[in-house]
Amino acid sequence: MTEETAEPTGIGNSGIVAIVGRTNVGKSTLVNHLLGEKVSIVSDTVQTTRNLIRAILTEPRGQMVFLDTPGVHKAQGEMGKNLNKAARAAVQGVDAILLVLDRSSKPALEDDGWLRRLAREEGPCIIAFNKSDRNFNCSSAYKELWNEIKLEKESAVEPVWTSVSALNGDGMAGLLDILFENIPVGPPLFPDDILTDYPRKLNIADVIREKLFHRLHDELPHAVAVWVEEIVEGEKKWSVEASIYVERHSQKGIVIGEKGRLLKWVREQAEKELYEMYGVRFKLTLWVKVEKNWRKNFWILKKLGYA
Ligand SMILES: Nc1nc2c(ncn2[C@@H]2O[C@H](COP(=O)(O)OP(=O)(O)OP(=O)(O)O)[C@@H](O)[C@H]2O)c(=O)[nH]1
Repeated sequence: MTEETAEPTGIGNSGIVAIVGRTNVGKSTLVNHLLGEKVSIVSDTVQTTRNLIRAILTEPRGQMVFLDTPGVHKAQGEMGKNLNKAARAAVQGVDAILLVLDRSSKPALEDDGWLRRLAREEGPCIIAFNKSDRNFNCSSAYKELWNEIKLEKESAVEPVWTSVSALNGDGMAGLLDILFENIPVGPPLFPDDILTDYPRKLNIADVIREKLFHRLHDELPHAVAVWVEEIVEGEKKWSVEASIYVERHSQKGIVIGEKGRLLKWVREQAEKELYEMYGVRFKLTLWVKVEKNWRKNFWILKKLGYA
């Protein structure tokens, strides 16, 4: 076949979808489920996702680029404000917005804020009630709230509503169909074999941070940041040096744990997961460093990608 007669290939529906919503509603779990792989970190701690993550799903019918945004949360200090700004900015210029709501809990102020934002949108909006596997169902309270906002804002937009469980997969295939129907026809934006353009250093740091979050309780996770200093890619093993920042000496002791047990657990779990992700063995060296008030330090926030 000559170039002139070749059928155009790779044209399907292609577009960018911003996944937004209050913290802890399950946005990252949803992206990971749609992609079938772990792209975004998940935990019970609010604002686990600290950077904007692009996850790319390529199928014969097209390509969807998801922006997994940090959950909008009552701003907590400099970092919280930056995360909220990043989430709100993410919806500009996208092809569709997917608002995730937690069906099992009543509408909160942040949900009200997102519904108001959607009422101003002209493009396609999809609302997914997540956690449909739970018994408690508050979907009618959200719909009532939407109807009030719609009247007040004189909005003409009517979102597509659907229910899913990102945890057990219920309704997820239907959600994907809705999303593909709502993005424009066009060529793929990324090569078809990549899953994320998220930098490797940030991804490795996120895996370490996720393991730490599993073991730290209360407010401490917010005081912890991980930065990968160096990756040496050997043939059989990748050696990674990473710093774990805390704000106080007492927190350093907690992160290290009795006889170094907590840090050892984090290292072993992260090495295991990174092996599964990259198909190569990892040797992690973790340094816990006290950096007073790093959450207010612009340069550190910038280095971590939060500013
Ligand atoms: N029962 C149930 N739990 C879920 C579901 N989806 C997510 N979760 C849980 O909800 C918690 C928060 O999930 P995440 O995916 O981290 O939430 P997020 O919205 O990305 O949170 P942020 O990163 O803080 O914005 C985790 O404990 C998940 O396992 C679901 O469909 N059903």
